[in-house]
Amino acid sequence: MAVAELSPATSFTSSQSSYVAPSARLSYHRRLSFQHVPRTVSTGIRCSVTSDKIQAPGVINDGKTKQDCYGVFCLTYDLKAEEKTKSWKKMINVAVSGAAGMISNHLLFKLASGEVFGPDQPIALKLLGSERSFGALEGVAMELEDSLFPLLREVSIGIDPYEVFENAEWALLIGAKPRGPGMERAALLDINGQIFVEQGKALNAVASRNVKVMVVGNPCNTNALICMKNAPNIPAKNFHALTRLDENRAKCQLALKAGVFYDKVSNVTIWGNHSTTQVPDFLNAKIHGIPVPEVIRDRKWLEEEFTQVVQTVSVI
Ligand SMILES: NC(=O)C1=CN([C@@H]2O[C@H](COP(=O)(O)OP(=O)(O)OC[C@H]3O[C@@H](n4cnc5c(N)ncnc54)[C@H](O)[C@@H]3O)[C@@H](O)[C@H]2O)C=CC1
Ligand SMILES: O=C([O-])CC(=O)C(=O)O
Repeated sequence: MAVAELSPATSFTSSQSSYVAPSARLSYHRRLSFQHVPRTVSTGIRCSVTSDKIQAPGVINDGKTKQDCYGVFCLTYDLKAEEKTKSWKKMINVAVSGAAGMISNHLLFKLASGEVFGPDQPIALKLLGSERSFGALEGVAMELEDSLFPLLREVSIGIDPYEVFENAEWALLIGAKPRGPGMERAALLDINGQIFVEQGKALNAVASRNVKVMVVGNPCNTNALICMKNAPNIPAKNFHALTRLDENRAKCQLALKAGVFYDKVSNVTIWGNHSTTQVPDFLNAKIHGIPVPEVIRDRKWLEEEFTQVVQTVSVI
């Protein structure tokens, strides 16, 4: 197996590379894809270099051991470099589930670039995948390695939430099955609810006591509640569901109807669940600072079509 764990005394000089040749990477990938990964066994990847490729100890080594890291991220960041960038904050641990999926494919690179937590916030990414997506997850870790983001200090990957969520200060829970054609989000409850029972328990057991949890996997409000109920040691106020999508959709519909750009629409609230039972609030919404019912005089459209479109848009 093309996995090597660096001993604490082993490190690289900055001019040495931990990359395997593309052909070696591909065959490694293939082996991983066909390899059976038992759920109960740790699948954290330690390093992408084979032991015979490890070079002599480099100049930088603070004596720390890093477990379950990926590739170049097995090597310890030189803390002396912080002296040059004193404004950088203390590193935070950010766990992301569904890390090999569509949403993460965009989000992870925003996280690593500093767009989410700020240009002075170093981060460690702890990526949770499913057994099925594990080969793709390794590909994601390779892409992150290739990108050399200055703020990205550690990457680890795995399929066991009890390992991946350890000491997580943020948990962005995206991993779940998405809707198929014609499906409502509620139909995913049976399939996805169980994921959030398990992940809530794992967060409760191993994450930072003040971990902030953002649930994206649908039905996200219900899943956030399930997760929260299974994590009694974490403050309830730390659990959130991502429903900004509905607010944005409501703003777009009001903007289109009024013939204005969406930046002129404000004060939009969505009541209820991220589902067809939600109530997009046009009564308190404003366009150019004026209450929407005074700008859009078509009450029937507001009460019927607008609400229905926001509730069901993208159900195909
Ligand atoms: N709240 C919101 O505004 C939105 C929510 N969603 C929801 O987000 C979820 C993810 O969407 P996509 O990234 O497009 O789907 P995707 O299918 O591309 O990716 C989901 C990934 O999660 C993985 N996964 C499944 N079960 C897992 C588990 N137990 N632990 C860790 N990983 C697991 C899958 O293997 C897959 O790689 C879906 O539930 C979707 O409905 C999507 C868009 C907006
Ligand atoms: O359901 C999904 O996959 C994404 C979502 O939340 C929506 O489109 O409303």
